[in-house]
Amino acid sequence: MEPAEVEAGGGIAAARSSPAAVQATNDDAAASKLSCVTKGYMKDDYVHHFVRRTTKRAPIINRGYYARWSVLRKLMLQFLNAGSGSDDHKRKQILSLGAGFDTTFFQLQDEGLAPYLYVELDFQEVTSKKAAIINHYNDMKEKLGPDASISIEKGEVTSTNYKLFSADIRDIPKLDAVIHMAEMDPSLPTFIIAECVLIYLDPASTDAIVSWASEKFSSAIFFLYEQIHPDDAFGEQMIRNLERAVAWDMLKIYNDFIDGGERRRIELLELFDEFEEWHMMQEHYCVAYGINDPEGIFDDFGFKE
Ligand SMILES: C[S@@+](CC[C@H](N)C(=O)[O-])C[C@H]1O[C@@H](n2cnc3c(N)ncnc32)[C@H](O)[C@@H]1O
Repeated sequence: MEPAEVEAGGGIAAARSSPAAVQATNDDAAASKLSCVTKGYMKDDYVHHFVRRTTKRAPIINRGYYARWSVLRKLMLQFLNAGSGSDDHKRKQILSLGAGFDTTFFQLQDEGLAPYLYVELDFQEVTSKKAAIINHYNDMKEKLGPDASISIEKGEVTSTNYKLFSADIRDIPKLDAVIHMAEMDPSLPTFIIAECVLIYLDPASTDAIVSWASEKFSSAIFFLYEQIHPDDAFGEQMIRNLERAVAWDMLKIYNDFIDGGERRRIELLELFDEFEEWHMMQEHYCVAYGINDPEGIFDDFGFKE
């Protein structure tokens, strides 16, 4: 989430207390991703379906979004490729909490990299809109295969490899029930994504979600991308929680983890000279991950300089 996204919802504090404002941050995320795609930062053949009015973001915002997209993709591909066989991604699953209008599943499907199961959860207002859009556009619908069923009213999509359900992720019994309904297998390696979501929850809910995930999935990676506000209650709790995990700020990730060749390519797309602002902004976002790995399949996973 970059500043424009926060502003769209009237700020994080406002968004925390208003579901409509939280959901508005999702519209803004999709618009920012489309701005990057249009400029050639990254490829996403589906995000334009989710944006009504194309907006151009400032170069610094585009670069921030690119970095966010790129780090998630790189770590997700590490997860999908982990293990010994070439088909290892097929025996894995992904769970996206507060997935919004993210289109990663459809991209992975195009690339032949989709896992055995990809499950997305969000508020019903969001999943209903997403279900309607998937239902409307054939290029998305056909990726689901012949057994797909879509309910716009319930905000549900069920297909062999992709499932979308509505859930308030703060409601742990519901969360548990919904992953059961989605037929997730808790014994399979699982990548759990919380991208710009936990900041809208209170620290107790975040704690409960992280504990639930760690108990539920024996072999799992919990990926988190978030704004760092070290001084508020959420920030303090998050920093405490992260003591047992790996966390890098986005400036370090951009400089030391994102592929050098790609970095050089995107830096030529739009030039800017607000380097101080860029550095400050990137230092206020982080990626953290925690790993459950009893079988040692994720030995090679993670940040490497
Ligand atoms: C800023 S958007 C991010 C969307 C997506 N993860 C991405 O990065 O593009 C935050 C999303 O979290 C969802 N969300 C926030 N609180 C939630 C909750 N308690 N339960 C389910 N979804 C929630 C919002 O509806 C919204 O779609």
